[in-house]
Amino acid sequence: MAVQDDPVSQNYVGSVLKDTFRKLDPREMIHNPVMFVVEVGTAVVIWLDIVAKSASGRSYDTLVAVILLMTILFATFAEAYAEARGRAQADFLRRTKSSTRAKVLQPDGSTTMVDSSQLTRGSRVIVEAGDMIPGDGVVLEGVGSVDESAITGESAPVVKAKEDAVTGGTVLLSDRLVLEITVNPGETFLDRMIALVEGAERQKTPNEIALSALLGVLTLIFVLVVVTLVPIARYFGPHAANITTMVALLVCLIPTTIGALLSAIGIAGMNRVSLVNVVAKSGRAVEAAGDIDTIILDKTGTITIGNRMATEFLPVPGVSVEELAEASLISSLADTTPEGRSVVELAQKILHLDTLPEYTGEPVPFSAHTRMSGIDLADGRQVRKGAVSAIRAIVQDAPHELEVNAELVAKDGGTPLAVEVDGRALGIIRLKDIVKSGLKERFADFRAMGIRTVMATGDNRITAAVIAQEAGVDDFIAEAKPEDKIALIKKEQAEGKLVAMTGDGTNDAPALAQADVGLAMNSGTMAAKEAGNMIDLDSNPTKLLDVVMVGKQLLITRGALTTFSIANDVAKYFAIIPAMFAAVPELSGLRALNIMGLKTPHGAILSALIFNALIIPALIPFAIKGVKYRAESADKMLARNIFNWGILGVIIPFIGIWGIDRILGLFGLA
Ligand SMILES: Nc1ncnc2c1ncn2[C@@H]1O[C@H](COP(=O)(O)OP(=O)(O)OP(=O)(O)O)[C@@H](O)[C@H]1O
Ligand SMILES: [K+]
Ligand SMILES: [Mg+2]
Repeated sequence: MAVQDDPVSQNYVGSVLKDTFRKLDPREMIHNPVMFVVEVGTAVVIWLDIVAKSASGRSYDTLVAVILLMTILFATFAEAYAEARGRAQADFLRRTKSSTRAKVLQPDGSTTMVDSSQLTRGSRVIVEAGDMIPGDGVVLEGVGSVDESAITGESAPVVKAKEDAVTGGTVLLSDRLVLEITVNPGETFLDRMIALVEGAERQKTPNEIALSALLGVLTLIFVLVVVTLVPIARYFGPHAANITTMVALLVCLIPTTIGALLSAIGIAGMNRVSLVNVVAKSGRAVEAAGDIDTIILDKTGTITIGNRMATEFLPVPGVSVEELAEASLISSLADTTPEGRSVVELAQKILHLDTLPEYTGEPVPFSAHTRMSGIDLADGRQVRKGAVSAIRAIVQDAPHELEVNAELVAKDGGTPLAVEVDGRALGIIRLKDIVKSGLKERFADFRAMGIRTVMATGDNRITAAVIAQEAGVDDFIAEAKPEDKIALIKKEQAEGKLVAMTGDGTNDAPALAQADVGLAMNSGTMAAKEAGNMIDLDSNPTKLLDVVMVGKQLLITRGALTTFSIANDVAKYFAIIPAMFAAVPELSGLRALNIMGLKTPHGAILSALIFNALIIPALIPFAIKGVKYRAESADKMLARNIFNWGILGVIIPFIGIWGIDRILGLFGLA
C-alpha cells in the first residue's frame, strides 16, 4: 500500500486551517506550557499596549502583537498539519475497506445472506473463490489462497488453512473456507487500526511528558528572570521597561521553537511508521523502538526466506530413497506448513506420483513444542518427521549414519528433518535454508548503533551456528522452545535493556507481550496481533529493522530540534539585551554586546522576534520528515547532532536577525 507522496491534498487545507485556529483555545494550549506563556504574553500586549492605549496607536506595539500571534499560529499549524497527514493516511486505509454480502452458515447447515456489517463475534460464514472475506476471523475448515493486496499491497497470494487468521476486505482466490468471525461490528482490526492512525487515541509519550516538563521549568525560570528585570529597567527609565518589550524578550528567551514543534514531531513519528506499513498501537511503542538495545529475531522467515524447501532424501543404510520418500510423504500429508508441502512435492517427484495416495488416519500437527509432525494411520502405523533430536528421543538405537547425514545438512546451513516409522529411523530430509540478501549490511548498521542482534531458533545448534555466521547476527540460541524465547527476553530486560522482537504464531504471543517492542505479523494469529504493540501489514519480519530506524529518527529529531531551539535563544539574548538598554548611559558597556550592529532598540527586538517566529515554519519539514541520520553509536550520534544543530543553532540566528534588521531598515522600521 503506497500512500501518495503528499497526503495532505486540497481536501485537507480547510481542516488544517480550521484546526490551526481551533487550537488557539487556551484550554487546549495549556497542555503546551511554552506556547501557553506566549499566548498569555500576546494577550497582555494586545490589552495593555494596544487596546488600553489605543489613542497612541504605536506601530511598534501593533507589530509585536502581530508577530506574537503569528508565532502561536505557526505552532498550532505545525500540529494541525501533522495530524492532517495522519488523517490522510487513515482515509487512504478506509478507502480500501468496503461493505460486502456475507453467506452466514446456520446451525442446520443452510446459508443465509446478510450484510457484512451485521456479522458479530462467533458468526460462521462461508467464503468461496472470488468472494471478499466479510470480516476478521479465523479459518475453521478448508485451505485456500487469499489475495491480501488490499491490506498489504503485496500481490503474492497467501495460503490460509485451519486456525489461520484472515482479514476483512481481502479476497479468497481459490477453494472454499469456513470462517468464524472474531470481532463485533466497528471493532474489526481495520477499524481499530484506522482509529489509531487517525490519532484519536494519541497520548503524550513518557519522554514527551518529561521534555514538556523540562521546557515548562525552563520557561518558568525565564518568566522570573524577565519579571525581576522590570524594576531594574524601570530604574533606568520607563522607556526600557515597556511591557511589549518585556514580553518580546520573554518569548525570545523561552524555547518556543521546540515548544511549537514537539507535538508535531511525535505525530510525524507515528506517521512515518505507518508509511512503512506498520501500525503502531501507541506513540510509546515507536519511542521505545528508538531506544532498543537488543533485537531478537527468529531464524525461519526472518533471517532465512520463509518457505524452506525439501531438496534431498538421505536414507540410513538398509533403507532405499523410495522407502524414505514414501514415509516422508505419508508423514506430511496433513502438514500444511511450507515445509510439509515441499516434502510432499519432492516425494511425488521421486516416486513418480501424479496424484496423492489416499491414507486414512489421525493427523498429528506440527508444534514448536514437540518439534515434529506426522500421522497415526488407521492400519496402526505411526509415522513422524521432525527435528533430529526430537525424533532421536522416540526411536530405538538410531543408526550412526542418521547423525552423520544430519550434520552434513546442518553444516551446510540447511535444516535436517529426521523421519521414523514405529520407532525405526529411516533417514534425513534436507530442507534448504536461504539467508535473505542484504541482511548482513543491516546487522552491521545495528552493531554500529550499539544494538545487539540475537537469533532465537527452534532448529539444531549446528544449523543455527552456520546461519548466524552467514547472516552476521551477534549471538544465537538454538533448540529454543517458545518459553526459552521469553526467558531470553526477560534476561535481557533484567540487565536493564530494551528488547524488540517479531513473531507471528500463537506461540509467540507471550514473548511479543513481554518484549518492549513486539512487532506482530498481520498474517499471524489474532493472539499474536493482540499481544504485540505494532503490526506489520506486509507481514515482513525484517520490517522490525525499519521500525527501529524510525524510532531512532524520532528521538534524534526531537533531540536535534531541542538543541537547536535552546542554542537559538542565546543569539536572541545578544540581540535584545544591548538594544533594550542602548539609551541608558550608565549601561554603555552593554553596547559591546551589540555585535550584530543593530541600529535601533525597536528594530533589534522586532528582528529577533520575527526570526523567532519564522524559524518555526522553517523547521516544520525537519519535524515531519525527521532529520537525516546515519547508523552510528548513540554517543557519536549525540556528539554529531549537538555539534551540527547546536553550533548551527547559535550561528544561524545571528545571520538571520542581522539580515531581518537590514530589511526592516529599508522600511524605516529599524
Ligand atoms: N512442519 C514440520 N514438521 C515437522 N518438523 C518441523 C516442521 N517444521 C519445523 N520442524 C522442525 O522443528 C524445529 C523447530 O521448529 P520451530 O518453528 O520452533 O523453529 P524453526 O522453524 O527452525 O526456526 P524459528 O524458531 O526461527 O522459526 C525445526 O527446526 C525443524 O527441525
Ligand atoms: K524562543
Ligand atoms: Mg518456525
